[in-house]
Amino acid sequence: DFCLQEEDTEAPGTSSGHRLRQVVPDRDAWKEQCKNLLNYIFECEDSEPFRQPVDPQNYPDYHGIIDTPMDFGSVKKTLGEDRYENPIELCKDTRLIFANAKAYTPNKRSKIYSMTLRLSAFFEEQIRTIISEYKTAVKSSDSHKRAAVKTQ
Ligand SMILES: O=C(Nc1ccc(F)cc1F)N1CCN(C(=O)c2ccco2)CC1
Repeated sequence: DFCLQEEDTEAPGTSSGHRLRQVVPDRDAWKEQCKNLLNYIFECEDSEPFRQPVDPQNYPDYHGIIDTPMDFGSVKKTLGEDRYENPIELCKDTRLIFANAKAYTPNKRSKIYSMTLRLSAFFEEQIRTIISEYKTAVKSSDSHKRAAVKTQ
């Protein structure tokens, strides 16, 4: 239990000598981690067709086939505006990008669709840890809250 994570009122390294630096699970760490992941994805050439919404002028049938368009620019904007409560919500929107490409592609060997396969593999590898650490942080902050209530 992280009962030691109580904010120590004294400055660290006070007269009582060295204070142990506790590693405290940070339930907001996922935001920066996802921002960094999205920035990396934006650097990948594979993300180029998925950085902005599809222009119906170029693909007139797109919005007839795809009910909920999604792109990395929109995900980045939603994150930046603090409109995701947790990384699971961001993961759902990102998976929608890949699902839409799979639904729209005329065949599984299309160039644009094949770009999502590499991107998706990389994204899933990275988001797994972000979500796992987030769930751990939430659990420990909940248990910490329960502990605090008991003492009242
Ligand atoms: O037009 C875009 N993106 C885009 C958006 C804004 C731009 F300025 C430039 C773009 F290239 N597409 C991505 C989604 N898309 C497919 O998933 C797909 C699967 C198979 C064949 O296409 C259709 C094409």
